[in-house]
Amino acid sequence: MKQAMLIVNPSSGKEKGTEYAEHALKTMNKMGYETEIRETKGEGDAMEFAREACESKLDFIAAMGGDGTINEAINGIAEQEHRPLFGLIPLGTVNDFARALNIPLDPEEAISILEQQNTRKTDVGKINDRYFINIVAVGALAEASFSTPVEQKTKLGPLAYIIEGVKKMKEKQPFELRVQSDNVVWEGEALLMLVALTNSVGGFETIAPEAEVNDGMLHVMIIKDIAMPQFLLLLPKIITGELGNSEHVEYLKVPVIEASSTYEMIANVDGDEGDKLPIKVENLKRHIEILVPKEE
Ligand SMILES: Nc1ncnc2c1ncn2[C@@H]1O[C@H](COP(=O)(O)OP(=O)(O)OP(=O)(O)O)[C@@H](O)[C@H]1O
Repeated sequence: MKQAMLIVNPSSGKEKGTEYAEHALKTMNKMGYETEIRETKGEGDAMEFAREACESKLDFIAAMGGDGTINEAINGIAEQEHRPLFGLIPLGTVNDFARALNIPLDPEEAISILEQQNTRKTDVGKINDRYFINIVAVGALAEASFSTPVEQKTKLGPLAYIIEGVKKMKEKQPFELRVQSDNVVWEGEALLMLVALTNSVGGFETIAPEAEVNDGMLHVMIIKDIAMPQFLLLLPKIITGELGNSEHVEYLKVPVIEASSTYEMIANVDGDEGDKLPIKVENLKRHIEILVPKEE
């Protein structure tokens, strides 16, 4: 019999993880997997469980939780030689990765997608020695989301990050930035750098509309140091998908970048605090096979 692990963060989303987990477990059994269920208790558990599942050469890993849990599971899988088929059931507030893969945000519907057994090889990002699935952001707007209160995130969802960020950006904080990729170098004062792997960032599916989950590319957008009114005028372009076309934005589509600054900048990696600059960011093309909905 095929072997699987179901990783569940019981605290994710609206705390209904355990209820949905029973449904997922039944579905996975129906799909022919003998399934072990593992509940996380805190940080690092989802990564550890996923790593164990790879080492035991299981056939399938499903993770149920918010982007934090999914990200941890991917981190556990990405560096392994044996990388099982992966499935995700979103329970978070933003669920960027599920959005990018067209996985329904309703957990029951996401569980039924697993049953379609339709797979897609998907890119995984690497920043220094950890992995990410969505975005690396550098700048005051990006650092602001570290301090977004959890209650606010739960109430407002994706909007919370933007609101917190814009509040902070009233005190404009440009930084000196150097970005290099092969023979391209960009150097200057920037307000924000976004390195997107997929098209869904902070709940908006239009930041990098061109980005595909399997294109092997980083979509790098550097917002230059501009006056606050100009910056505010850029925000609607996030919604309309035109951010990359603005004269105030440098848009690079490359597989690898190295970024450094003379300022002390901390990268925001999939919404959480990551490494300080300098960073090397790369796209590992079609690195993990994931269950996704059938295209209509
Ligand atoms: N049993 C648990 N109780 C409390 N916290 C937990 C538990 N298991 C894991 N965690 C913590 O949950 C965090 C990940 O949460 P996750 O992002 O999956 O959900 P969320 O916060 O509801 O979603 P989102 O990030 O979309 O808002 C990790 O930091 C981890 O430490």
